Amino acid sequence: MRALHTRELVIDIPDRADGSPLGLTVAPGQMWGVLGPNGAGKTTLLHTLAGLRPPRHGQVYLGDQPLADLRRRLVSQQLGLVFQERQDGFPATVLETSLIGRHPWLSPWQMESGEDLASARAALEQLDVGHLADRLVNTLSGGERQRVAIATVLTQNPSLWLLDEPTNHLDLHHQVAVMQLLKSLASAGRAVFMCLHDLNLAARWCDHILLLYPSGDACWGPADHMLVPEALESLYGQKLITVEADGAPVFVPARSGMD
Ligand SMILES: Nc1ncnc2c1ncn2[C@@H]1O[C@H](COP(=O)(O)OP(=O)(O)OP(=O)(O)O)[C@@H](O)[C@H]1O
Repeated sequence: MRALHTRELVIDIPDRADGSPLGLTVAPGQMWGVLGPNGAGKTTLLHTLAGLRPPRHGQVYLGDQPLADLRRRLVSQQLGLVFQERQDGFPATVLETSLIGRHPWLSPWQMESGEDLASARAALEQLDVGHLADRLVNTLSGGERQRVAIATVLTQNPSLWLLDEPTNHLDLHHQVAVMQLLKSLASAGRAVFMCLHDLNLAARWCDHILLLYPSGDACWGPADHMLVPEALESLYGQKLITVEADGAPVFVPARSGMD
């Protein structure tokens, strides 16, 4: 079974060569991390996988259907997005924002039920922002806002999660809590595909890794095949020191760059 796959996919980054076409298969139960330096195209890839921008070449499939052929409502029931941009201009409370996650499941003009409200509240509690339910989202701190965005997708309950740096703005404890939550969703049969800047979160939590190079080249596979110091040093142009801790490799940037 495939939650998402791509065939000969080339993302459209202006003035960049095609690089390696992506033939990814993201299966239920998997947790993918996308790693690459600034400007490598991680966000562009996520937007392309979500159908928010067209690929230069190739196709994205949700399940076995081309994403471009699916009605947006069906896509929004299956695909949850946690992206960097937030539209907080509209003065919504935290609870109203979390309830937006139920909208793909309601018919037009149908009011949210008590059950919808209960799942929105439960998601906020799970992300440790239940006490902020009545606050306006534009008054939240960066980390609180990030947790509300994740709670909104939890309320939506999609089979595939696409996340752009989900631990952005989070303190250490909440980084671990969010990664643990995503892992438990994957263990329950969801598929998780996310961009990360933190190599060590990827090493500890992800079972599959995609390395994206600024040239457009890419390689992907099981995490233990991908998280090789030489490959990561060449990806970031940064010398690394590798140690082992708590059953996972830990990569520390050396004071020097690359010789
Ligand atoms: N509309 C655009 N016009 C020109 N270049 C663009 C446009 N959108 C994105 N780019 C370029 O495409 C490249 C990839 O951008 P993207 O945001 O996908 O990178 P990223 O890997 O997510 O980077 P970061 O780690 O900094 O978030 C960048 O060099 C960016 O400047």
